[in-house]
Amino acid sequence: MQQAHTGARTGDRIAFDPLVELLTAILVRHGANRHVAGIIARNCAMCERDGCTSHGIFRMAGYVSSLDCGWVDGTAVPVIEDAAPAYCRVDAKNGFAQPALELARKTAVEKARHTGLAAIAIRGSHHLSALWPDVEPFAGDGLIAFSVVNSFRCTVPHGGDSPLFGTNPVAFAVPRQGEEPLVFDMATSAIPNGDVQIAARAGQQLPGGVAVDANGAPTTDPDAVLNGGALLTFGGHKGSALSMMVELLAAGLTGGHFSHEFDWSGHDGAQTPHTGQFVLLIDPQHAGGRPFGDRVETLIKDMRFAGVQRLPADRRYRNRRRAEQQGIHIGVEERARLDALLEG
Ligand SMILES: NC(=O)C1=CN([C@@H]2O[C@H](COP(=O)(O)OP(=O)(O)OC[C@H]3O[C@@H](n4cnc5c(N)ncnc54)[C@H](OP(=O)(O)O)[C@@H]3O)[C@@H](O)[C@H]2O)C=CC1
Ligand SMILES: O=C(O)C1=NCCCC1
Repeated sequence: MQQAHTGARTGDRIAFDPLVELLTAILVRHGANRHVAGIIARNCAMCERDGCTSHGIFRMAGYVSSLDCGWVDGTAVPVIEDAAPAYCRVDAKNGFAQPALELARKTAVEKARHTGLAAIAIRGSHHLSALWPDVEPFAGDGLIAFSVVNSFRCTVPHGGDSPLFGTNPVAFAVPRQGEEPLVFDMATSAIPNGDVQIAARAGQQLPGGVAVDANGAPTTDPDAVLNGGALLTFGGHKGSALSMMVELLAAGLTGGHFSHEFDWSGHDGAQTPHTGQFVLLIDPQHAGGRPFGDRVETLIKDMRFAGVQRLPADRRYRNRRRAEQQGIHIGVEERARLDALLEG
């Protein structure tokens, strides 16, 4: 049945649109409406296409189990509160963050173009994905975009002895002249929790210096991290300060839960963090002085001159181009997991 649905061979390459269709069908099968399912499926397929495996189809099981146990509402209708000339508040109504952001996108872009700045503050939302899909399109529209989202308690603040913060990513995107936007997107923990799960599944060790076990001792064993251990922030106190900033903006400011505040108990299978997300947009047209676009290109040229070969997002764009030509590779086991989710 799935073969007919996607037109793809098992354990082979699949084109982007049929993959989105397959992922949409899975999410609809597990209670999301078509609108929500389509947004999450597209986001998930984009991650897989760009080689962000920790947040691609690997996450489908988490979306599905969170829907199945009633933890996240796949039919939620987010509400936008047009709060101020440069501010959009969005109540995601216990739904996924991405449909809430989609709802606010047009209003926020208009506000940013009009006032030079706009903030989107989403609360009551669930985000299980990478952040770059949220910011990259704004840069495609000529805006600078910054976003943060907090997650779930699994990272020890620097100087502390127990987990409190999430893995709390920060993403930043700027438009470029005649090129894809310049984007970075990174966890403020030394590695994302997704990488720990993938290492555990593959029977691989973690790098040193990124995690502690349940006793607070350094460990490279992913199972020890997932069973009572925790991650460290990157760069000691510096990553910890950024992670704290993420908690304050994504949850403190929006009205969402801090990573340590919500409780999954009573919802076996829940995997989506119930927190908040903050997005800041800047229209560089309002900046005056030398055109920002020229300054971006100057900096990149000077970085190249200084020997830099790889910019953030280069790897993703390379993967994207390859996937556009050759399709997206899905391994046999991964495909079997998707087929099971479609049937189960
Ligand atoms: N929703 C959530 O709560 C969470 C989501 N995440 C997601 O996990 C994903 C992975 O995070 P993380 O592992 O920290 O990201 P990485 O450390 O892999 O990469 C961070 C950034 O640095 C760039 N980069 C990596 N290596 C180089 C290099 N050698 N030279 C120049 N640039 C480089 C990457 O570009 P490129 O992409 O091209 O490699 C990327 O923009 C992110 O997308 C993040 O949003 C993480 C934590 C929580
Ligand atoms: O990889 C991570 O870390 C996370 N990703 C999705 C949300 C929870 C944390």
